[in-house]
Amino acid sequence: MAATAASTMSAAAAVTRRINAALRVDATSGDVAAGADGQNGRRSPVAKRVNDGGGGKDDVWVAVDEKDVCGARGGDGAARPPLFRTYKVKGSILHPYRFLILLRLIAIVAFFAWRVRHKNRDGAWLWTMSMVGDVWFGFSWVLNQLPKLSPIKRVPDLAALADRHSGDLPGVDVFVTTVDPVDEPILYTVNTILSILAADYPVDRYACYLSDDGGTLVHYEAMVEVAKFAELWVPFCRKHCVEPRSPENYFAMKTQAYKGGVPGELMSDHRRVRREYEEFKVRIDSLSSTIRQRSDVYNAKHAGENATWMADGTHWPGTWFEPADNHQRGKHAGIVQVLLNHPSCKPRLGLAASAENPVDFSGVDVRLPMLVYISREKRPGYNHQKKAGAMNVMLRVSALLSNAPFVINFDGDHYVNYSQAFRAPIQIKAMDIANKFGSSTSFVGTMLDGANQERSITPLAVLDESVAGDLAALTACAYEDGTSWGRDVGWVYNIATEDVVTGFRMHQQGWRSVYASVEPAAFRGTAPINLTERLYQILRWSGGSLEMFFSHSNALLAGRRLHPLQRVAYLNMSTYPIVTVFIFFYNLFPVMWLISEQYYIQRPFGEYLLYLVAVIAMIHVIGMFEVKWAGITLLDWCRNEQFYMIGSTGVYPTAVLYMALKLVTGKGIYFRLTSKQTTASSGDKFADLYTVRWVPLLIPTIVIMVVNVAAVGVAVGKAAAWGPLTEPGWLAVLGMVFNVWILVLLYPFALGVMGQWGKRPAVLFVAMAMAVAAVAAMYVAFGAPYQAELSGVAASLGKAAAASLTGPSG
Ligand SMILES: O=c1ccn([C@@H]2O[C@H](COP(=O)(O)OP(=O)(O)O[C@H]3O[C@H](CO)[C@@H](O)[C@H](O)[C@H]3O)[C@@H](O)[C@H]2O)c(=O)[nH]1
Ligand SMILES: [Mn+2]
Repeated sequence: MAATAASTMSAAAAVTRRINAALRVDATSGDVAAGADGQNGRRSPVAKRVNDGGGGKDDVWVAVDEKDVCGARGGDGAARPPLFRTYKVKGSILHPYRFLILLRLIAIVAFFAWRVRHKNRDGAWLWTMSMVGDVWFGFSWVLNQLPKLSPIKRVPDLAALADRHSGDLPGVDVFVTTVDPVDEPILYTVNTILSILAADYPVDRYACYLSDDGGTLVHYEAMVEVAKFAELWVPFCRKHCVEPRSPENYFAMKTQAYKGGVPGELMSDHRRVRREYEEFKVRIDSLSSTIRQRSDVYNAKHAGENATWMADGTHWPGTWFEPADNHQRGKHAGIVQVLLNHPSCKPRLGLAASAENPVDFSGVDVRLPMLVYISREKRPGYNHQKKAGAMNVMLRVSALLSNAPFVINFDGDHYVNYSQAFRAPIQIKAMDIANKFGSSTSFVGTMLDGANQERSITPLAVLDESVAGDLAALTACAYEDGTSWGRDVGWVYNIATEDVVTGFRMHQQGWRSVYASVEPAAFRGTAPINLTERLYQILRWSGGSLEMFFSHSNALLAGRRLHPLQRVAYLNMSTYPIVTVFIFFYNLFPVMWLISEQYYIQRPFGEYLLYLVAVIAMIHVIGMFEVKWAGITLLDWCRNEQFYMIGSTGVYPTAVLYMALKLVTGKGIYFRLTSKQTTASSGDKFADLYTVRWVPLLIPTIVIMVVNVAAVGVAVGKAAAWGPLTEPGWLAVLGMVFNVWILVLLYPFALGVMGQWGKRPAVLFVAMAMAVAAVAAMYVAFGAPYQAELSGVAASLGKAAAASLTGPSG
C-alpha cells in the first residue's frame, strides 16, 4: 500500500495548497479562475464577456437552483438576476466519483484486514513499520478526500452589482508588502501598485498602502514615480477599458478584443503610453544609481557625512546605502508618506489633447485613489514578525487615514489581473445581506452604506502635526508591547505561515468564507522557478503547517463554530508533511535489496501486488475526475505529481525533522524570504531555472535517485543473468517498473540539479543509461555468482524481486 499512499498524497499535495488558498483571508489567493456559463436570463455586456471567457466548462458544472435562497425579486417587485450563482459538479460526474471513493475505502480496509491476517514471521519489524506507514497513508487520504466530496463554486455577476449598488460600494483598503528591491524586483512591486491604482472601483472608496520592510529610499522614490506615471496610465486604462491593468503584463500581451468606446484612438494612445512606460522603467531601473550620485554630491558638500539623501536635500530617515546608526536594516525610524491624497468625491475630467498632453482625456475621470508609503520602525531586540508584523502596522495606519471596512492584501509580486476583481467579494457580502434581510435593492444599499459608515474618520486633507505624531506611534516597534496584537488582534504572530493561521482564527470565530471564481482570473502572482528557491518556499509552508498543528491553533482544539469539514481540511493542512517520512523510507527500500535479498514486506506476494495495483489505479482514476472540474490540464496534474514526489523525498521529511527538533529543543525554524530572482538584469526570464544553488536540502532526493538508478541497474543485470523469460528474470523486470516510476517522477529534479546542462535532457538520458549499464555489468560480474552461491538461485531471486517491487513503490 506504500505506492498507493504516495499517489494518494500526490493528489493530496496538489490540493493541500489549493485548500490553503481557498481558506486564506487575503483575497490574493482566494480566487481561482474557472468561469462558468451563468444561465442568467439577462446578460449585460460585461456579464457576457465573463461568461464567454469561461465557456466550455458547462459540461462539468451546473447551476444550483437558488430561487428561494436569494429571492430573485427586487424591491420594486420586478424579477432580478441574482448577484452571484452557485454551481455544483453535475451528477453524471459526481456520482461515479463518490462511488469510486467509497470503493477505494472498502479496498483499503480489506487490504489492512488481509495484511493483518498474513503477518510476516521473518522480518516482523519491517512488516510492522510498513503497517504503521500504511495506516497513516490511509488516514491522511481520508482527511484529504473528505472535504472534496461536494465541490461548489460561486460565480459573481459583476455587472448586476454595478447596476444595483454602484453608488454605495463600501470602502476597501488595499495592502501591499515588500522587503527588498532586489530579491523582490522593484518592477513587480511597481506593477502591483499600478494595477491597483487602475482598478475598476470607485476611486474615492479605496486606498492603496505599500509596506516597505527594507526602508529603502529606492522604494520610496519608485512610489513617487508611480504616482506620476499613474496620471497617464490610469486614465488610459479607463478610456480604453484595457485588461490587465498591470502595464508589464498588458504590454506583453498579444492583440485582444477592444472593449473601450474610442477604438480609433487606441493605436496612437497605446503607442504613446507604451513609450512613456519604457521611459518610466528606465527611471525605475536607474533609481539606485541616481540616488547614489545625488548622495555623493551632497556628501561632498558635508564633509564627513555618508548619508543617503532625498531629492529635497534632506536625509532619508530609513536605511542608507552606507549603513549608519539608525539608518540600517533592522534599525531605523518609522516612515509614513502620503503620496497621493484622498481624491474628491466628484469626478474630475481630464484635458483635451494638446501639444503637452498628446493623449486626449477630455471624457475621462482622471482622479487617482489614495497612495501611502509606509516603512515601520525597526529596532534590534524586537521580533518584527515579518509579513504579519507589517500587515498589522498597515491595519493601524490605514485605520487612521482611510479606515475602510474591507481589506485586500497583495504580496509585492502579485497583481490585479481583472480590473473588476475588487467587486466580487463585496458582491458576495451584499448577497449575504440580501439573504438575511431580504433583497430590496435600496435596503441592501443602505446596509452596504452602513458598512461604509464604519469609516468613522473623514479622510484627512492635510497631515497636521498631531496626525504625524499618531502615525509615528502606530508604526513604532514598542506600540504592540503588552497588547493583544498578533494573538487575538490582527495577523497572527510566531508562525511561518501567518496567512493560513490567521484565516483559521477567523473561521474559528465563526467567519464564513466563500469560494468565488471569476473569469478572467482575478489576481495573479509569481512563483519561484529556481529549484532551490522553490524547495525553500515549500519548506517554509510545510514547516509552518506542522507548527500550526503543534500550537493552540490546532484544528482539534477549535470550538464548535468551525464547520466539521473545515476542521478536517485544516487537520489535513497541518499534518500533510508527515506521510512523506514513510514515502521517503519506501523510496530508499531498494538499498536493502542491494545489500541482501532476504527481505519481504509482505507475503504472499502475488496478492499483495494485486491489492497495490488496485488501490494505485483507483487513486489515479479519482484524480482524473478532479482534473475535470479543477480547471487544470492533465499535464498540470502530472507536473503536480512530479513536484509532490520531489517535495516528499527531501523537503517535507526535513520539515518533519525540524518540527521534531523544535518540540525537543524548543528552538523555532528560521525561514527566509523567497527570492524572486537571482539574475536581476539578465534579460532571459528563464535564467533562474538553470541556476543551481547547492544546499543540503537537495541531498536526500539525490540519494533516492542514485539508489533507484542502481536498483534499475541490478534488475537489468538480473534479467541479463537469468534471461528475461525465466521467472526470476521477468520478476526483476516487473520490479524495475516501480523504480522507473520513481525516476520519472523525479525527472524534473534531475534536470534542475544539472543547471545549464538541464537545457539538454539527452545528456541526462545518456548518463542514466551509462549508470544503469555499469551497475548491471557489475551485478553480472560479481553480484549474481555471489548471491547464487550464498542463498540458492531460485529462493533468492523470488525474494529479490519481491523487494524490488515493494521497495520503490512509495
Ligand atoms: O519581513 C518580511 C518578510 C516578508 N514580507 C512580505 O511577505 C510577502 C510574502 O513573502 P514571500 O517570501 O514572497 O513568501 P511566499 O511563499 O512567496 O508567500 C506566500 O506564503 C506566505 C507565507 O505563508 C504568505 O505570507 C504570502 O501571502 C503567500 O503569498 C512578500 O510580499 C514579502 O515582501 C514582509 O513584508 N516582511
Ligand atoms: Mn511570493
